[in-house]
Amino acid sequence: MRVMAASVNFQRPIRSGDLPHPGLRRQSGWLTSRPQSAGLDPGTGGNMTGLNTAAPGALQAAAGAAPAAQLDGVRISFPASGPRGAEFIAVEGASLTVADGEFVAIVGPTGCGKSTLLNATAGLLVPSVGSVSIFGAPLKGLNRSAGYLFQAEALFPWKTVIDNVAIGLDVAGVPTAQARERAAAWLKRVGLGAFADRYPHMLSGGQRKRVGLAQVLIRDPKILLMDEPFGPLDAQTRQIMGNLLLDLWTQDRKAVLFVTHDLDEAIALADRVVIMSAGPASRIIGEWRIGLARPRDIAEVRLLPEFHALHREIWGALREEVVKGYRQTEEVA
Ligand SMILES: Nc1ncnc2c1ncn2[C@@H]1O[C@H](COP(=O)(O)OP(=O)(O)OP(=O)(O)O)[C@@H](O)[C@H]1O
Repeated sequence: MRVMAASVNFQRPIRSGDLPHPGLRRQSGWLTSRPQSAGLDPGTGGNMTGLNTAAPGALQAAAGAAPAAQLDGVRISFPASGPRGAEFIAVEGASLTVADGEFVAIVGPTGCGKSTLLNATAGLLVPSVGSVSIFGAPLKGLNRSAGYLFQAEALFPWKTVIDNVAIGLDVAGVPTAQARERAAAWLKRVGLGAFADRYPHMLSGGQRKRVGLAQVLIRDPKILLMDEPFGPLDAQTRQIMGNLLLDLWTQDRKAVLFVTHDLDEAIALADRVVIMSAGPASRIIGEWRIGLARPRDIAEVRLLPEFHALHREIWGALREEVVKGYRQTEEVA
């Protein structure tokens, strides 16, 4: 994997001697207020070089802790569809590490294998070559440490909002009263305290996404796997959901692997952005550390010159792959 060289010093290989990122401190309170100007992290001295403080991966490496997820030289292939068709290699030689508490976004052209990598991390797909480890242990079967949030909703239409959130605890054998109490608390955390007794069809798309988040997070997964979770939402609701996600993440500090085709969203949310080449046999072709100050406001952070510089640089590496990806889709169609 190529770690991109830094022309504006936004990114460089993470070194174990790096200092902690001040933005990684835990925040107190819920739905924390954000600075009016989401500039560089004040703890970095507010200059360009300040962006190079450590990602959690560096801290973890220094401490010798196992990463939350580690993919090493992974190949994922699918069987041929016709009798004479060749096996289709979706992802080849992909290596990726997500440190505990780190927010990593994967961006790439359509059909390049982003979901495939996420599914391998979830244990839903098994690599034919390479390995997947979760907190240092080889992944066998489903990744029980992970919570998975898909683009499609996974709410039961016949259950109330609170029952939808409580269901993961019910299944785990938590007594009903306790499960409902915790579900009510989670609904408050996602700003839906007053909606407990509604049914999913009585909510907006954004509200249903909030329920989905609560449904996953109530089980306290150590790793959050998110596959274009806000894809179907309008731009404003996406921003609100992005901010909610960051607020929740700041509180509980899960490892997050977030798949998106939206580079803006990836930069606004993540500690690190990883990009993939167009498929087939897609590879990870670069990664950027995102040292923008936290807490971040998804809308405001996009106005920063530092954001634009990062965007320009990453897009410069991604553009050609995106064009290739679309061309391939057209050829198949
Ligand atoms: N079950 C399957 N059988 C055969 N091919 C598959 C299967 N699942 C995915 N693929 C192929 O693997 C490649 C990667 O798919 P994947 O869904 O991971 O891409 P993606 O980057 O997430 O796409 P998008 O951004 O469009 O959601 C695609 O070419 C897809 O057609």
